[in-house]
Amino acid sequence: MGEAPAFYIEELPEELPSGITLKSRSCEAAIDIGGKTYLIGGADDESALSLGVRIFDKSTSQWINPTVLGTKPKTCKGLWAVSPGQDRVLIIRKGSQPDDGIWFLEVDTPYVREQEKLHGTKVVAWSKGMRGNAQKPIVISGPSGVGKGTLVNKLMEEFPSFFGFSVSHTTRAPRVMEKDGIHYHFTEKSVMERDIKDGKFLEYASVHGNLYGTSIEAVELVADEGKRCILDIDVQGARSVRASSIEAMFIFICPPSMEELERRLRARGTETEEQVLKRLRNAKSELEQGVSSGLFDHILYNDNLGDCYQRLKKLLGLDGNAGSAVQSLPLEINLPLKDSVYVGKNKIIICCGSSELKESHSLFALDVSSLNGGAPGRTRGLAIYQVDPCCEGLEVINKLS
Ligand SMILES: Nc1ncnc2c1ncn2[C@@H]1O[C@H](COP(=O)(O)OP(=O)(O)OP(=O)(O)O)[C@@H](O)[C@H]1O
Ligand SMILES: Nc1nc2c(ncn2[C@@H]2O[C@H](COP(=O)(O)O)[C@@H](O)[C@H]2O)c(=O)[nH]1
Repeated sequence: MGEAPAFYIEELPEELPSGITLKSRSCEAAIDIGGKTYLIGGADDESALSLGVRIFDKSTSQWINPTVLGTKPKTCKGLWAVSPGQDRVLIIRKGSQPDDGIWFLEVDTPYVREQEKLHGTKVVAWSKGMRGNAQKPIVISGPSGVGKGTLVNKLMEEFPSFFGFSVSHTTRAPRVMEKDGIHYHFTEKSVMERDIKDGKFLEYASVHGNLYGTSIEAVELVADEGKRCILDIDVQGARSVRASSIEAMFIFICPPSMEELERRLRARGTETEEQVLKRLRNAKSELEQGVSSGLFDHILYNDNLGDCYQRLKKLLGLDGNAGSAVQSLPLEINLPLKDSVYVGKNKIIICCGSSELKESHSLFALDVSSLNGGAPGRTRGLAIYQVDPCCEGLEVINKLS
């Protein structure tokens, strides 16, 4: 068996391959990819709360301060960096919470290249590594007052551990019983417009005179909990989600008649007369688009609420006993200071406790063969498992080397 390569990136080397000298800090990692050295963790600003990124271009001997996109990981006591490919760096944060330990810095993915064209600068983008895959979100649309919220609430009440609601942003004023962060993120127009420009929204639309939008984070947060995400959005928003890279199930809710829609909207008593009339006017074109555009996978008539709810459950495969909780297993890696990392094609083996494989106390394998998603959301599909250092671990290393 050949010696597997070990990467000790805890301490910066005094001299990088390019000949430049760097100040060594225990919370920095340096890694070479495609003629560039990425220095991660060493923010120029000492008070920075998140990990910084600087790049040394070896061909020009120039430092680059890249545009950094995505949610940045918080600073930590130390970090490890390995490169499972030429397009991204995998970072393991020392001493982090179990669900916050593994991050990816994309340096040359299609998303990064597209953003470089938009920004006209070198771009890198963070995403958090998550175990397993997200379930297909459910997009529910329909005219105002048709009963979308009522149906979604019933579903969430009956299956609280199975579904999670994507909390939208809106510039409209809260209704009496509505709470910020639960029903909506109530937002200033200027703030929302800036966030849209910064690419934080999966979709957005002007609906009945206000701005509404689904942030990428809102959908990712639900998936992080191991739940299936439900989006209650208008038809324009549904169209945008359909055009995105996200695969979802699209359901349109229809009223039994325009008269009944008006009765429900008025009976709800949440809108002024002027707003009711505006919503009813918009309902006509929404119904036309919803029923005839082929945008939706399923159309449900909400005549009798109980019957419609049963049909919705059937569509979602919930008419049996499917509503059990989805367990998201805790990740229990907390690396001690002097670990070693063995990098194979699709697996990264991390020995905790000792750099000597045979003496190590705990051995983890990260399987990166099925990664999906990525910046500016999450990188999903990461598999993490503990292996027995005496037998299975050695077998894995054998295959790698
Ligand atoms: N099948 C039904 N029969 C009678 N009333 C209903 C039915 N479904 C919902 N309602 C009532 O209609 C009103 C509007 O429902 P709901 O607020 O769920 O609509 P919505 O589609 O979410 O509207 P919006 O898009 O404006 O948020 C509520 O008062 C609700 O109780
Ligand atoms: N495109 C989006 N539409 C959204 C979003 N959140 C809600 N909505 C839709 O707006 C109307 C009005 O909602 P209301 O709470 O003011 O009655 C309704 O049709 C919702 O489905 C969103 O994030 N994006």
